[in-house]
Amino acid sequence: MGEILTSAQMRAKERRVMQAGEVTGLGLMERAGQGVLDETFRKFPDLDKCKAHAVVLCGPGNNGGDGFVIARGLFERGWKVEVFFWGKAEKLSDDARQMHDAWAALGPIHSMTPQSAGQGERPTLLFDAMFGIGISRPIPIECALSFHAVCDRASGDKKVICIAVDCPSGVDVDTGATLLRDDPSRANGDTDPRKIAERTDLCVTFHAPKLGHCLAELGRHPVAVVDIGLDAVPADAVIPPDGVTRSIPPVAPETWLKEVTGLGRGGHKYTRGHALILAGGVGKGGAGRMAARAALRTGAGLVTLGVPSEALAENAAHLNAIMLTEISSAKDVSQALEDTRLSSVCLGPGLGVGMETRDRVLAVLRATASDGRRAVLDADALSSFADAPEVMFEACHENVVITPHEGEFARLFPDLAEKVRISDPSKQGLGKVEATKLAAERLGATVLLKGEATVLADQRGASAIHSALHDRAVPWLGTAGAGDVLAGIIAGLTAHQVAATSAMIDLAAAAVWLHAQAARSFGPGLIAEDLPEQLPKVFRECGF
Ligand SMILES: NC(=O)C1=CN([C@@H]2O[C@H](COP(=O)(O)OP(=O)(O)OC[C@H]3O[C@@H](n4cnc5c(N)ncnc54)[C@H](OP(=O)(O)O)[C@@H]3O)[C@@H](O)[C@H]2O)[C@H](O)CC1
Ligand SMILES: [K+]
Repeated sequence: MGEILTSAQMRAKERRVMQAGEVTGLGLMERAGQGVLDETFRKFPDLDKCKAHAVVLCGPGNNGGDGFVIARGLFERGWKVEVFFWGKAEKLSDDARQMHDAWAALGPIHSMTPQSAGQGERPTLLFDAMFGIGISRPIPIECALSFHAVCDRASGDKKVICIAVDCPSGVDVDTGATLLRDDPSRANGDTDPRKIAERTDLCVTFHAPKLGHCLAELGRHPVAVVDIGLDAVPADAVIPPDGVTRSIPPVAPETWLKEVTGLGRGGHKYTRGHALILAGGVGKGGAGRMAARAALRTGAGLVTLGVPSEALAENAAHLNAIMLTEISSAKDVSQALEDTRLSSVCLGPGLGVGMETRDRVLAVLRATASDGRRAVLDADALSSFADAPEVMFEACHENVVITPHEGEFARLFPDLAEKVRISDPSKQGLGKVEATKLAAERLGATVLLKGEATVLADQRGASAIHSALHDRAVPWLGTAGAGDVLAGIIAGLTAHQVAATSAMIDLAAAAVWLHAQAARSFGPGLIAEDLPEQLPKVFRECGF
Protein backbone atom coordinates (compact mmCIF):
# COMPACT_ATOMS: atom_id res chain seq x y z
CA MET A 1 0.00 0.00 0.00
CA GLY A 2 2.64 2.53 1.08
CA GLU A 3 0.12 5.25 1.92
CA ILE A 4 -0.42 6.87 5.30
CA LEU A 5 -3.80 8.53 5.73
CA THR A 6 -5.39 11.20 7.86
CA SER A 7 -8.69 10.38 9.55
CA ALA A 8 -10.50 12.59 7.01
CA GLN A 9 -8.88 10.75 4.10
CA MET A 10 -9.86 7.42 5.65
CA ARG A 11 -13.47 8.54 6.02
CA ALA A 12 -13.52 9.90 2.45
CA LYS A 13 -12.26 6.58 1.19
CA GLU A 14 -14.79 4.65 3.22
CA ARG A 15 -17.63 6.82 1.92
CA ARG A 16 -16.47 6.45 -1.66
CA VAL A 17 -16.32 2.66 -1.46
CA MET A 18 -19.74 2.50 0.18
CA GLN A 19 -21.23 4.84 -2.43
CA ALA A 20 -19.81 2.63 -5.14
CA GLY A 21 -21.87 -0.15 -3.56
CA GLU A 22 -18.75 -2.25 -3.04
CA VAL A 23 -19.39 -2.80 0.64
CA THR A 24 -21.77 -1.79 3.45
CA GLY A 25 -20.85 -0.11 6.73
CA LEU A 26 -21.94 -3.24 8.52
CA GLY A 27 -19.67 -5.34 6.31
CA LEU A 28 -16.72 -3.06 7.05
CA MET A 29 -17.39 -3.27 10.77
CA GLU A 30 -17.59 -7.05 10.67
CA ARG A 31 -14.28 -7.28 8.78
CA ALA A 32 -12.70 -4.74 11.12
CA GLY A 33 -13.66 -6.65 14.28
CA GLN A 34 -12.72 -10.04 12.85
CA GLY A 35 -9.48 -8.55 11.51
CA VAL A 36 -8.51 -7.36 14.98
CA LEU A 37 -8.93 -10.91 16.27
CA ASP A 38 -6.94 -12.43 13.39
CA GLU A 39 -4.06 -10.01 13.96
CA THR A 40 -4.16 -10.54 17.72
CA PHE A 41 -3.84 -14.30 17.35
CA ARG A 42 -1.20 -13.91 14.66
CA LYS A 43 0.84 -11.83 17.09
CA PHE A 44 0.10 -14.02 20.12
CA PRO A 45 -0.47 -17.48 18.57
CA ASP A 46 -0.40 -19.38 21.87
CA LEU A 47 -3.46 -17.49 23.06
CA ASP A 48 -5.68 -18.92 20.34
CA LYS A 49 -5.19 -22.38 21.81
CA CYS A 50 -5.92 -21.49 25.41
CA LYS A 51 -9.56 -20.30 25.07
CA ALA A 52 -9.07 -17.95 27.97
CA HIS A 53 -10.78 -14.85 29.21
CA ALA A 54 -11.12 -11.42 27.59
CA VAL A 55 -12.62 -8.07 28.46
CA VAL A 56 -13.90 -5.77 25.73
CA LEU A 57 -14.44 -2.07 26.50
CA CYS A 58 -16.89 -0.55 24.01
CA GLY A 59 -17.40 3.18 23.43
CA PRO A 60 -20.34 5.18 22.07
CA GLY A 61 -19.30 5.25 18.38
CA ASN A 62 -18.35 2.79 15.66
CA ASN A 63 -15.12 1.92 17.47
CA GLY A 64 -17.45 0.44 20.08
CA GLY A 65 -19.27 -1.33 17.23
CA ASP A 66 -16.00 -3.07 16.32
CA GLY A 67 -15.73 -4.05 19.98
CA PHE A 68 -19.09 -5.88 19.90
CA VAL A 69 -17.90 -7.80 16.82
CA ILE A 70 -14.71 -8.74 18.67
CA ALA A 71 -16.74 -9.94 21.67
CA ARG A 72 -18.89 -12.15 19.42
CA GLY A 73 -15.85 -13.50 17.57
CA LEU A 74 -14.13 -14.45 20.82
CA PHE A 75 -17.32 -16.05 22.18
CA GLU A 76 -17.57 -18.13 19.02
CA ARG A 77 -13.97 -19.24 19.58
CA GLY A 78 -14.90 -20.52 23.03
CA TRP A 79 -13.57 -17.63 25.11
CA LYS A 80 -15.10 -16.27 28.28
CA VAL A 81 -15.97 -12.64 27.38
CA GLU A 82 -16.99 -9.67 29.52
CA VAL A 83 -18.30 -6.58 27.73
CA PHE A 84 -18.46 -3.08 29.25
CA PHE A 85 -20.21 -0.28 27.38
CA TRP A 86 -19.88 3.49 27.88
CA GLY A 87 -22.81 5.21 26.17
CA LYS A 88 -26.45 4.75 25.32
CA ALA A 89 -27.57 1.95 23.03
CA GLU A 90 -30.26 4.14 21.46
CA LYS A 91 -27.63 6.69 20.41
CA LEU A 92 -25.44 4.16 18.58
CA SER A 93 -25.20 4.31 14.79
CA ASP A 94 -27.37 1.72 13.00
CA ASP A 95 -24.35 -0.46 12.30
CA ALA A 96 -22.97 -0.31 15.84
CA ARG A 97 -26.48 -0.87 17.20
CA GLN A 98 -26.84 -4.06 15.17
CA MET A 99 -23.50 -5.33 16.45
CA HIS A 100 -24.51 -4.35 19.99
CA ASP A 101 -27.77 -6.33 19.66
CA ALA A 102 -26.00 -9.31 18.10
CA TRP A 103 -23.71 -9.48 21.13
CA ALA A 104 -26.62 -8.88 23.57
CA ALA A 105 -28.15 -12.14 22.33
CA LEU A 106 -24.99 -13.97 23.48
CA GLY A 107 -23.99 -12.28 26.73
CA PRO A 108 -24.53 -9.39 29.11
CA ILE A 109 -23.48 -5.79 28.48
CA HIS A 110 -22.28 -4.10 31.66
CA SER A 111 -22.29 -0.39 32.16
CA MET A 112 -18.65 0.80 32.13
CA THR A 113 -17.50 2.28 35.44
CA PRO A 114 -14.13 1.88 37.15
CA GLN A 115 -15.89 -0.06 39.94
CA SER A 116 -17.68 -2.53 37.66
CA ALA A 117 -14.63 -2.96 35.38
CA GLY A 118 -12.38 -3.61 38.38
CA GLN A 119 -14.35 -6.65 39.59
CA GLY A 120 -13.48 -10.25 38.88
CA GLU A 121 -10.44 -12.05 37.65
CA ARG A 122 -7.75 -10.41 35.60
CA PRO A 123 -8.32 -11.36 31.94
CA THR A 124 -5.71 -12.55 29.45
CA LEU A 125 -6.73 -9.98 26.85
CA LEU A 126 -8.21 -6.49 27.06
CA PHE A 127 -9.63 -4.90 23.90
CA ASP A 128 -9.80 -1.12 23.93
CA ALA A 129 -12.72 -0.28 21.60
CA MET A 130 -13.71 2.89 23.44
CA PHE A 131 -12.72 5.62 20.99
CA GLY A 132 -11.17 5.49 17.54
CA ILE A 133 -10.72 8.05 14.80
CA GLY A 134 -13.87 9.92 15.89
CA ILE A 135 -12.27 11.36 19.02
CA SER A 136 -12.96 15.08 19.30
CA ARG A 137 -11.98 15.88 22.90
CA PRO A 138 -10.10 14.26 25.78
CA ILE A 139 -11.70 10.96 26.72
CA PRO A 140 -13.92 10.78 29.83
CA ILE A 141 -11.91 10.11 32.98
CA GLU A 142 -14.12 7.15 33.92
CA CYS A 143 -13.20 5.45 30.62
CA ALA A 144 -9.48 5.84 31.33
CA LEU A 145 -9.97 4.61 34.90
CA SER A 146 -12.03 1.63 33.71
CA PHE A 147 -9.23 0.58 31.35
CA HIS A 148 -6.69 0.58 34.19
CA ALA A 149 -9.17 -1.03 36.60
CA VAL A 150 -9.25 -4.07 34.30
CA CYS A 151 -5.47 -4.20 33.95
CA ASP A 152 -5.00 -3.90 37.72
CA ARG A 153 -7.72 -6.29 38.89
CA ALA A 154 -6.57 -7.66 42.25
CA SER A 155 -7.27 -11.28 41.41
CA GLY A 156 -4.48 -12.54 39.18
CA ASP A 157 -0.85 -11.61 38.70
CA LYS A 158 -0.26 -11.92 34.97
CA LYS A 159 0.07 -8.80 32.87
CA VAL A 160 -3.05 -8.18 30.81
CA ILE A 161 -2.31 -7.99 27.08
CA CYS A 162 -3.89 -4.78 25.80
CA ILE A 163 -5.07 -4.52 22.19
CA ALA A 164 -6.06 -1.11 20.82
CA VAL A 165 -8.79 -1.15 18.18
CA ASP A 166 -7.74 1.36 15.48
CA CYS A 167 -5.79 3.44 18.04
CA PRO A 168 -5.34 3.64 21.79
CA SER A 169 -8.39 5.57 23.02
CA GLY A 170 -7.68 9.25 23.36
CA VAL A 171 -4.97 9.43 20.70
CA ASP A 172 -5.57 11.81 17.81
CA VAL A 173 -4.56 9.70 14.82
CA ASP A 174 -3.69 12.78 12.77
CA THR A 175 -0.95 13.86 15.17
CA GLY A 176 -0.11 10.83 17.33
CA ALA A 177 -0.69 13.02 20.39
CA THR A 178 -3.14 12.17 23.14
CA LEU A 179 -5.79 14.81 23.70
CA LEU A 180 -5.30 16.25 27.19
CA ARG A 181 -7.55 18.27 29.44
CA ASP A 182 -6.66 21.94 29.98
CA ASP A 183 -6.14 21.31 33.66
CA PRO A 184 -3.06 19.08 33.87
CA SER A 185 -3.71 18.41 37.58
CA ARG A 186 -6.73 16.39 36.44
CA ALA A 187 -4.48 14.17 34.40
CA ASN A 188 -2.35 12.40 36.97
CA GLY A 189 -1.67 8.70 37.27
CA ASP A 190 -4.46 6.60 35.79
CA THR A 191 -6.51 9.66 34.79
CA ASP A 192 -3.71 10.66 32.41
CA PRO A 193 -5.06 9.41 29.07
CA ARG A 194 -1.49 8.92 27.78
CA LYS A 195 -1.16 5.91 30.03
CA ILE A 196 -3.54 3.92 27.83
CA ALA A 197 -1.15 4.16 24.88
CA GLU A 198 1.77 3.30 27.15
CA ARG A 199 0.03 0.10 28.27
CA THR A 200 -0.96 -0.92 24.74
CA ASP A 201 0.80 -4.03 23.42
CA LEU A 202 -0.61 -4.07 19.90
CA CYS A 203 -2.67 -1.65 17.87
CA VAL A 204 -4.71 -2.99 14.96
CA THR A 205 -5.82 -0.39 12.44
CA PHE A 206 -7.75 -0.67 9.19
CA HIS A 207 -6.78 -0.41 5.52
CA ALA A 208 -3.71 1.83 6.02
CA PRO A 209 -1.75 3.30 8.90
CA LYS A 210 -2.83 6.81 9.91
CA LEU A 211 -0.29 9.59 10.44
CA GLY A 212 -0.32 9.21 14.22
CA HIS A 213 0.60 5.52 14.02
CA CYS A 214 3.86 6.42 12.33
CA LEU A 215 4.71 9.32 14.62
CA ALA A 216 3.67 7.72 17.93
CA GLU A 217 5.23 10.05 20.45
CA LEU A 218 3.78 7.85 23.17
CA GLY A 219 3.66 4.14 23.52
CA ARG A 220 6.06 1.90 21.70
CA HIS A 221 3.54 -0.67 20.59
CA PRO A 222 3.63 -2.31 17.17
CA VAL A 223 0.87 -1.46 14.69
CA ALA A 224 -0.79 -4.07 12.46
CA VAL A 225 -2.88 -3.08 9.45
CA VAL A 226 -5.93 -5.10 8.43
CA ASP A 227 -7.37 -5.11 4.93
CA ILE A 228 -11.12 -4.47 5.21
CA GLY A 229 -11.81 -4.36 1.47
CA LEU A 230 -11.44 -0.64 0.75
CA ASP A 231 -9.05 -1.22 -2.14
CA ALA A 232 -12.04 -1.84 -4.41
CA VAL A 233 -11.79 1.84 -5.43
CA PRO A 234 -8.36 3.27 -6.37
CA ALA A 235 -6.97 5.76 -3.86
CA ASP A 236 -6.64 8.59 -6.36
CA ALA A 237 -10.35 8.33 -7.18
CA VAL A 238 -10.85 9.79 -3.72
CA ILE A 239 -7.77 11.69 -2.66
CA PRO A 240 -5.38 13.68 -4.84
CA PRO A 241 -2.07 11.71 -4.87
CA ASP A 242 -0.02 14.50 -3.32
CA GLY A 243 -2.48 14.76 -0.45
CA VAL A 244 -1.49 11.31 0.75
CA THR A 245 1.57 10.97 2.91
CA ARG A 246 3.82 8.21 1.66
CA SER A 247 5.47 5.61 3.82
CA ILE A 248 9.26 5.30 3.50
CA PRO A 249 10.34 2.67 2.64
CA PRO A 250 7.52 1.69 0.34
CA VAL A 251 6.61 -1.95 -0.17
CA ALA A 252 9.52 -2.75 -2.53
CA PRO A 253 12.39 -0.54 -1.31
CA GLU A 254 15.04 -1.86 -3.72
CA THR A 255 13.01 -1.13 -6.84
CA TRP A 256 11.97 2.25 -5.47
CA LEU A 257 15.56 3.14 -4.63
CA LYS A 258 16.74 2.29 -8.14
CA GLU A 259 13.97 4.29 -9.75
CA VAL A 260 14.43 7.37 -7.59
CA THR A 261 18.21 7.56 -7.44
CA GLY A 262 19.26 5.96 -10.71
CA LEU A 263 21.96 4.16 -8.71
CA GLY A 264 23.24 1.02 -10.33
CA ARG A 265 22.94 2.43 -13.86
CA GLY A 266 26.11 2.84 -15.87
CA GLY A 267 28.06 6.05 -16.37
CA HIS A 268 31.40 7.57 -15.55
CA LYS A 269 32.61 9.85 -12.83
CA TYR A 270 31.32 12.98 -14.53
CA THR A 271 27.80 11.67 -15.14
CA ARG A 272 27.79 10.62 -11.50
CA GLY A 273 28.21 14.26 -10.61
CA HIS A 274 30.46 16.41 -8.52
CA ALA A 275 29.44 17.35 -4.97
CA LEU A 276 30.91 20.36 -3.19
CA ILE A 277 30.88 20.17 0.60
CA LEU A 278 31.80 23.26 2.60
CA ALA A 279 33.57 22.60 5.90
CA GLY A 280 34.58 24.67 8.93
CA GLY A 281 37.88 26.17 10.04
CA VAL A 282 40.80 24.69 11.97
CA GLY A 283 39.70 21.89 14.30
CA LYS A 284 36.12 22.06 13.02
CA GLY A 285 36.42 20.11 9.80
CA GLY A 286 35.33 16.67 11.04
CA ALA A 287 31.63 17.21 10.32
CA GLY A 288 32.29 18.38 6.76
CA ARG A 289 34.73 15.52 6.15
CA MET A 290 32.15 12.96 7.27
CA ALA A 291 29.54 14.53 4.99
CA ALA A 292 32.05 14.45 2.11
CA ARG A 293 32.90 10.79 2.69
CA ALA A 294 29.19 9.94 2.78
CA ALA A 295 28.67 11.78 -0.53
CA LEU A 296 31.52 9.83 -2.12
CA ARG A 297 30.32 6.48 -0.75
CA THR A 298 26.83 7.27 -2.06
CA GLY A 299 28.28 7.31 -5.52
CA ALA A 300 28.96 10.93 -6.41
CA GLY A 301 31.67 10.72 -9.10
CA LEU A 302 33.74 13.45 -7.52
CA VAL A 303 33.62 15.17 -4.16
CA THR A 304 35.43 18.38 -3.25
CA LEU A 305 35.71 19.72 0.27
CA GLY A 306 35.89 23.51 0.45
CA VAL A 307 37.69 24.84 3.54
CA PRO A 308 39.19 28.16 4.70
CA SER A 309 42.89 28.61 3.84
CA GLU A 310 44.09 28.05 7.40
CA ALA A 311 42.37 24.63 7.50
CA LEU A 312 43.86 23.33 4.23
CA ALA A 313 46.81 21.55 5.87
CA GLU A 314 44.66 19.86 8.50
CA ASN A 315 42.21 18.57 5.91
CA ALA A 316 44.90 17.51 3.45
CA ALA A 317 46.26 15.23 6.15
CA HIS A 318 42.90 13.45 6.36
CA LEU A 319 41.82 13.12 2.74
CA ASN A 320 42.69 10.95 -0.23
CA ALA A 321 39.92 10.39 -2.78
CA ILE A 322 38.19 13.58 -1.71
CA MET A 323 39.59 16.71 -3.34
CA LEU A 324 40.33 19.87 -1.45
CA THR A 325 39.92 23.51 -2.38
CA GLU A 326 40.17 26.78 -0.56
CA ILE A 327 36.88 28.52 0.19
CA SER A 328 37.34 31.27 2.75
CA SER A 329 34.42 33.59 1.98
CA ALA A 330 31.02 33.95 0.34
CA LYS A 331 32.83 35.41 -2.68
CA ASP A 332 34.91 32.23 -2.96
CA VAL A 333 31.67 30.20 -2.86
CA SER A 334 30.22 32.18 -5.76
CA GLN A 335 33.43 31.81 -7.73
CA ALA A 336 33.64 28.07 -7.10
CA LEU A 337 30.06 27.57 -8.25
CA GLU A 338 30.77 29.28 -11.55
CA ASP A 339 32.06 25.83 -12.45
CA THR A 340 28.73 24.27 -13.45
CA ARG A 341 30.20 20.76 -13.26
CA LEU A 342 29.63 21.09 -9.53
CA SER A 343 26.16 19.57 -9.45
CA SER A 344 25.31 19.62 -5.74
CA VAL A 345 26.38 21.61 -2.71
CA CYS A 346 26.11 20.77 0.97
CA LEU A 347 26.79 23.25 3.72
CA GLY A 348 26.21 23.65 7.40
CA PRO A 349 28.03 20.87 9.27
CA GLY A 350 30.79 22.44 11.38
CA LEU A 351 30.55 25.77 9.59
CA GLY A 352 29.85 27.91 12.68
CA VAL A 353 26.81 30.08 13.38
CA GLY A 354 26.94 33.70 12.21
CA MET A 355 26.94 36.22 9.39
CA GLU A 356 29.83 34.54 7.56
CA THR A 357 27.86 31.32 7.24
CA ARG A 358 24.70 33.21 6.37
CA ASP A 359 26.48 34.92 3.48
CA ARG A 360 27.83 31.60 2.21
CA VAL A 361 24.35 30.11 2.28
CA LEU A 362 22.96 33.03 0.33
CA ALA A 363 25.79 32.75 -2.18
CA VAL A 364 24.94 29.06 -2.69
CA LEU A 365 21.23 29.77 -3.05
CA ARG A 366 21.88 32.54 -5.57
CA ALA A 367 24.25 30.42 -7.63
CA THR A 368 21.87 27.44 -7.78
CA ALA A 369 18.60 29.39 -8.09
CA SER A 370 17.90 28.84 -11.74
CA ASP A 371 20.13 26.10 -13.12
CA GLY A 372 18.67 22.98 -11.51
CA ARG A 373 21.64 22.32 -9.21
CA ARG A 374 20.76 20.97 -5.79
CA ALA A 375 21.66 22.38 -2.38
CA VAL A 376 21.51 20.76 1.05
CA LEU A 377 21.38 23.08 4.07
CA ASP A 378 21.97 21.59 7.49
CA ALA A 379 23.00 22.47 11.03
CA ASP A 380 24.80 25.86 11.31
CA ALA A 381 23.56 26.89 7.85
CA LEU A 382 20.07 26.85 9.39
CA SER A 383 20.84 28.21 12.85
CA SER A 384 22.61 31.20 11.26
CA PHE A 385 19.17 32.43 10.13
CA ALA A 386 17.50 32.13 13.55
CA ASP A 387 17.02 35.89 13.86
CA ALA A 388 15.98 36.43 10.24
CA PRO A 389 14.50 33.24 8.78
CA GLU A 390 12.59 35.23 6.14
CA VAL A 391 15.93 36.07 4.49
CA MET A 392 16.47 32.38 3.89
CA PHE A 393 12.86 31.78 2.81
CA GLU A 394 13.23 34.55 0.24
CA ALA A 395 16.34 32.98 -1.31
CA CYS A 396 15.30 29.30 -1.23
CA HIS A 397 14.15 27.45 -4.34
CA GLU A 398 12.72 24.08 -5.30
CA ASN A 399 16.10 22.38 -5.59
CA VAL A 400 16.94 23.00 -1.94
CA VAL A 401 16.43 20.67 0.98
CA ILE A 402 16.88 21.75 4.58
CA THR A 403 17.50 19.03 7.17
CA PRO A 404 16.74 20.45 10.63
CA HIS A 405 16.36 18.50 13.87
CA GLU A 406 13.53 19.71 16.09
CA GLY A 407 15.64 22.45 17.73
CA GLU A 408 16.77 23.88 14.38
CA PHE A 409 13.21 23.63 13.06
CA ALA A 410 11.98 25.68 16.04
CA ARG A 411 14.61 28.36 15.30
CA LEU A 412 13.33 28.81 11.74
CA PHE A 413 9.62 28.18 12.32
CA PRO A 414 8.96 29.10 15.98
CA ASP A 415 5.21 29.52 15.48
CA LEU A 416 4.82 26.10 13.86
CA ALA A 417 7.01 24.39 16.47
CA GLU A 418 4.87 25.94 19.20
CA LYS A 419 1.68 24.61 17.61
CA VAL A 420 3.13 21.09 17.50
CA ARG A 421 3.34 21.28 21.31
CA ILE A 422 -0.44 21.88 21.60
CA SER A 423 -2.18 18.51 21.74
CA ASP A 424 -5.71 19.73 20.97
CA PRO A 425 -6.43 20.42 17.27
CA SER A 426 -9.43 22.60 18.23
CA LYS A 427 -6.92 24.92 19.93
CA GLN A 428 -4.94 25.11 16.71
CA GLY A 429 -2.55 22.34 17.63
CA LEU A 430 -0.71 20.91 14.64
CA GLY A 431 0.73 17.50 13.97
CA LYS A 432 4.34 17.14 12.90
CA VAL A 433 3.32 16.32 9.33
CA GLU A 434 1.05 19.34 8.99
CA ALA A 435 3.74 21.58 10.53
CA THR A 436 6.39 20.26 8.13
CA LYS A 437 4.06 20.78 5.16
CA LEU A 438 3.42 24.40 6.20
CA ALA A 439 7.15 24.95 6.68
CA ALA A 440 7.91 23.61 3.20
CA GLU A 441 5.24 25.84 1.69
CA ARG A 442 6.72 28.86 3.47
CA LEU A 443 10.25 27.91 2.42
CA GLY A 444 9.35 27.02 -1.16
CA ALA A 445 11.61 23.99 -0.84
CA THR A 446 11.85 20.55 0.75
CA VAL A 447 11.94 20.24 4.53
CA LEU A 448 13.31 17.09 6.16
CA LEU A 449 12.50 17.18 9.86
CA LYS A 450 14.72 14.62 11.58
CA GLY A 451 13.70 12.42 14.45
CA GLU A 452 12.77 8.84 15.27
CA ALA A 453 10.00 9.56 12.82
CA THR A 454 11.54 11.68 10.08
CA VAL A 455 8.95 13.77 8.24
CA LEU A 456 9.53 15.15 4.74
CA ALA A 457 7.41 17.66 2.86
CA ASP A 458 7.90 19.81 -0.20
CA GLN A 459 6.57 23.05 -1.61
CA ARG A 460 4.00 21.20 -3.77
CA GLY A 461 2.35 19.59 -0.73
CA ALA A 462 3.91 16.14 -1.11
CA SER A 463 4.86 14.48 2.17
CA ALA A 464 6.42 11.27 3.49
CA ILE A 465 7.31 9.69 6.81
CA HIS A 466 10.22 7.42 7.63
CA SER A 467 9.26 5.84 10.90
CA ALA A 468 12.18 4.30 12.82
CA LEU A 469 9.86 2.83 15.44
CA HIS A 470 8.99 -0.67 16.61
CA ASP A 471 10.77 -3.25 14.43
CA ARG A 472 12.68 -0.53 12.55
CA ALA A 473 13.97 1.24 15.66
CA VAL A 474 17.66 2.27 15.50
CA PRO A 475 18.27 4.04 18.82
CA TRP A 476 22.03 3.87 18.23
CA LEU A 477 21.64 6.24 15.28
CA GLY A 478 21.35 9.08 17.78
CA THR A 479 25.11 9.66 17.78
CA ALA A 480 27.30 12.70 17.17
CA GLY A 481 27.79 13.39 13.48
CA ALA A 482 25.01 11.11 12.19
CA GLY A 483 23.16 14.17 10.85
CA ASP A 484 26.27 15.35 8.97
CA VAL A 485 26.44 11.97 7.26
CA LEU A 486 22.78 12.22 6.23
CA ALA A 487 23.41 15.63 4.67
CA GLY A 488 26.35 14.11 2.78
CA ILE A 489 24.28 11.19 1.51
CA ILE A 490 21.72 13.64 0.11
CA ALA A 491 24.50 15.63 -1.55
CA GLY A 492 25.84 12.40 -3.06
CA LEU A 493 22.47 11.27 -4.40
CA THR A 494 21.52 14.68 -5.77
CA ALA A 495 24.87 15.14 -7.53
CA HIS A 496 24.09 12.33 -9.99
CA GLN A 497 23.03 13.42 -13.46
CA VAL A 498 20.59 10.49 -13.59
CA ALA A 499 18.82 11.87 -10.51
CA ALA A 500 18.09 15.20 -12.21
CA THR A 501 14.54 14.17 -13.05
CA SER A 502 13.71 12.97 -9.52
CA ALA A 503 12.00 15.33 -7.13
CA MET A 504 14.11 16.58 -4.24
CA ILE A 505 11.75 15.04 -1.70
CA ASP A 506 12.18 11.58 -3.27
CA LEU A 507 15.96 11.83 -3.23
CA ALA A 508 15.94 13.07 0.37
CA ALA A 509 13.61 10.21 1.33
CA ALA A 510 15.95 7.72 -0.34
CA ALA A 511 18.83 9.21 1.66
CA VAL A 512 16.93 8.85 4.93
CA TRP A 513 16.25 5.21 4.16
CA LEU A 514 19.88 4.47 3.19
CA HIS A 515 21.09 6.22 6.35
CA ALA A 516 18.80 4.15 8.58
CA GLN A 517 19.62 0.94 6.68
CA ALA A 518 23.33 1.58 7.19
CA ALA A 519 22.70 2.03 10.92
CA ARG A 520 20.55 -1.11 11.10
CA SER A 521 23.12 -3.06 9.18
CA PHE A 522 25.96 -2.00 11.53
CA GLY A 523 23.99 -2.37 14.77
CA PRO A 524 24.67 -1.08 18.28
CA GLY A 525 28.04 0.51 18.94
CA LEU A 526 27.75 2.53 15.76
CA ILE A 527 29.58 5.84 15.47
CA ALA A 528 28.96 8.30 12.65
CA GLU A 529 32.15 7.32 10.80
CA ASP A 530 30.78 3.78 10.44
CA LEU A 531 27.77 4.92 8.44
CA PRO A 532 29.48 5.70 5.09
CA GLU A 533 31.54 2.50 5.42
CA GLN A 534 28.36 0.48 5.77
CA LEU A 535 26.78 1.85 2.59
CA PRO A 536 28.51 -0.59 0.17
CA LYS A 537 26.93 -3.50 2.08
CA VAL A 538 23.52 -1.84 1.93
CA PHE A 539 23.92 -1.27 -1.83
CA ARG A 540 24.94 -4.91 -2.33
CA GLU A 541 21.87 -6.05 -0.40
CA CYS A 542 19.76 -3.87 -2.69
CA GLY A 543 21.16 -5.74 -5.67
CA PHE A 544 23.29 -2.93 -7.15
N1 LIG B 1 -13.34 2.85 7.50
C1 LIG B 1 -13.32 3.05 8.76
O1 LIG B 1 -12.71 3.99 9.22
C2 LIG B 1 -13.99 2.13 9.63
C3 LIG B 1 -14.07 2.45 10.94
N2 LIG B 1 -14.64 1.69 11.83
C4 LIG B 1 -14.48 1.99 13.23
O2 LIG B 1 -15.18 3.18 13.50
C5 LIG B 1 -14.35 4.08 14.20
C6 LIG B 1 -14.77 5.46 13.98
O3 LIG B 1 -16.09 5.55 14.42
P1 LIG B 1 -16.77 6.91 14.85
O4 LIG B 1 -18.13 6.57 15.28
O5 LIG B 1 -16.65 7.87 13.77
O6 LIG B 1 -15.86 7.42 16.02
P2 LIG B 1 -15.46 6.80 17.44
O7 LIG B 1 -16.04 5.49 17.65
O8 LIG B 1 -14.00 6.91 17.50
O9 LIG B 1 -16.05 7.83 18.48
C7 LIG B 1 -17.15 8.65 18.15
C8 LIG B 1 -18.14 8.71 19.27
O10 LIG B 1 -17.50 9.06 20.46
C9 LIG B 1 -18.01 10.32 20.90
N3 LIG B 1 -16.89 11.02 21.45
C10 LIG B 1 -15.79 11.41 20.82
N4 LIG B 1 -14.93 11.92 21.70
C11 LIG B 1 -15.51 11.83 22.89
C12 LIG B 1 -15.14 12.18 24.21
N5 LIG B 1 -13.96 12.71 24.44
N6 LIG B 1 -15.99 11.98 25.20
C13 LIG B 1 -17.17 11.44 24.98
N7 LIG B 1 -17.59 11.07 23.77
C14 LIG B 1 -16.77 11.28 22.75
C15 LIG B 1 -18.64 10.96 19.74
O11 LIG B 1 -19.61 11.81 20.23
P3 LIG B 1 -19.73 13.32 19.68
O12 LIG B 1 -20.47 14.02 20.75
O13 LIG B 1 -18.35 13.87 19.48
O14 LIG B 1 -20.48 13.21 18.42
C16 LIG B 1 -19.19 9.74 19.00
O15 LIG B 1 -20.37 9.31 19.60
C17 LIG B 1 -12.98 3.75 13.74
O16 LIG B 1 -11.99 4.18 14.65
C18 LIG B 1 -13.04 2.23 13.62
O17 LIG B 1 -12.79 1.62 14.85
C19 LIG B 1 -15.50 0.61 11.26
O18 LIG B 1 -16.02 -0.24 12.10
C20 LIG B 1 -14.79 -0.07 10.14
C21 LIG B 1 -14.57 0.88 9.06
K1 LIG C 1 -9.64 2.36 20.57
